[in-house]
Amino acid sequence: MKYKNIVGFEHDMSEHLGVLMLNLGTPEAPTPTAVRRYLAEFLKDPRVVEVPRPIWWLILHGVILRVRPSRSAKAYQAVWTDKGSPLLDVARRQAAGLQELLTDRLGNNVHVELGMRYGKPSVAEALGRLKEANVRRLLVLPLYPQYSATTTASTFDAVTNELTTWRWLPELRFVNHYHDEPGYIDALCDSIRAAWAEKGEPEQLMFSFHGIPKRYFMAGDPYHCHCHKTARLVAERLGLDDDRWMVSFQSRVGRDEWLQPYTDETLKLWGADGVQSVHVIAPGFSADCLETLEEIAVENRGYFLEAGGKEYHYIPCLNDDPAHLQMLAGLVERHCAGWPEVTALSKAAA
Ligand SMILES: C=CC1=C(C)c2cc3[nH]c(cc4nc(cc5[nH]c(cc1n2)c(C)c5CCC(=O)O)C(CCC(=O)O)=C4C)c(C)c3C=C
Ligand SMILES: [Fe+2]
Ligand SMILES: [Fe+2]
Repeated sequence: MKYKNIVGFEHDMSEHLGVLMLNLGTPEAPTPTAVRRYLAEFLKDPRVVEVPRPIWWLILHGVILRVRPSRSAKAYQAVWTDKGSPLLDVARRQAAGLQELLTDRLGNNVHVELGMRYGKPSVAEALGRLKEANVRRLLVLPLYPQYSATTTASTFDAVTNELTTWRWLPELRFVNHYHDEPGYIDALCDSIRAAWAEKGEPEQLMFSFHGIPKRYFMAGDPYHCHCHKTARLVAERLGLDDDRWMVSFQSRVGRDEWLQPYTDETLKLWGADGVQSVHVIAPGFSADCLETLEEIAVENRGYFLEAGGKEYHYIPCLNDDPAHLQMLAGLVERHCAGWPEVTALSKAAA
């Protein structure tokens, strides 16, 4: 429907609810050049690296962007498929699946878009498409279950930065975290039970989360607490004794101390201490990516087995698992409570 104002300007009046699904992003190709471009954008983000700029700029351009791209490109080559980067492939399927579920539940005026914090499709592109769809209400949905300033807040920065160029702002809501959401905990438990039905129960279950520098935690980032709560809720629901599971942190970069214990060192210790079988799950990643498919499923498996461990199994991320998408759809509905697209439906259902 079009509406013409007093000076003859036509507005499209068919309003939409927009859901902007966001994740970290990934290089466009597994080549040193593409990885360098990606890392440059990523590592210049002041939410990610809190080092005073002139010093950091020298380290980044003088050392890191000369050394890391070719090393990381090799790792990316190991996980790349004919559909490209696993993270982007999964994210597209998640967005399509969520769109389908929300259309079923809320009708045709809900519009899901996918944006990546670094790389493509960019946050600006995704917001541009939502603007074209005449989105008047916007839910920002970063797919980070545990809040961290390095991820969640950085994503929010990117969204609000782009919105500074909009004349007519949408109403705005923002999913801050969902680390203790019952549907998320249930979906994780189901994925663990499925692994155990197939492989048998391991001696140890490791919950490996991406790390952050310890000083960010000491400065008040709640990420560490969110990770521990997720793991505790899952362990409780599975009825696991405290000596059968552990939280650890992976993927550290640089020489600073990061959150401990470290995943790689713990697996080496366990292997040497006679732990026979380990399952590793990475609940902080909503989609499989370099850090799970290469670092956990390949590199860390090697450490455990070389140290003397016998059985090692990586339990995949929730990806586009129906239970995961149902949980996300529920999260969207709850965060959009009171908005007309959701209210009309609740009234119809009542
Ligand atoms: C240097 C600081 C980094 C912080 C802090 C950090 C936090 C953080 N990252 C994720 C999720 C992902 N990180 C991924 C890759 C990745 N992370 C860093 C650095 C930091 N991350 C780098 C340099 C890289 C690139 C790969 C490499 O060169 O090692 C990914 C995978 C991306 C992919 O393309 O598959 C994810 C996902 C979280 C959740 C987090 C803090 C909570
Ligand atoms: Fe990271
Ligand atoms: Fe890594």
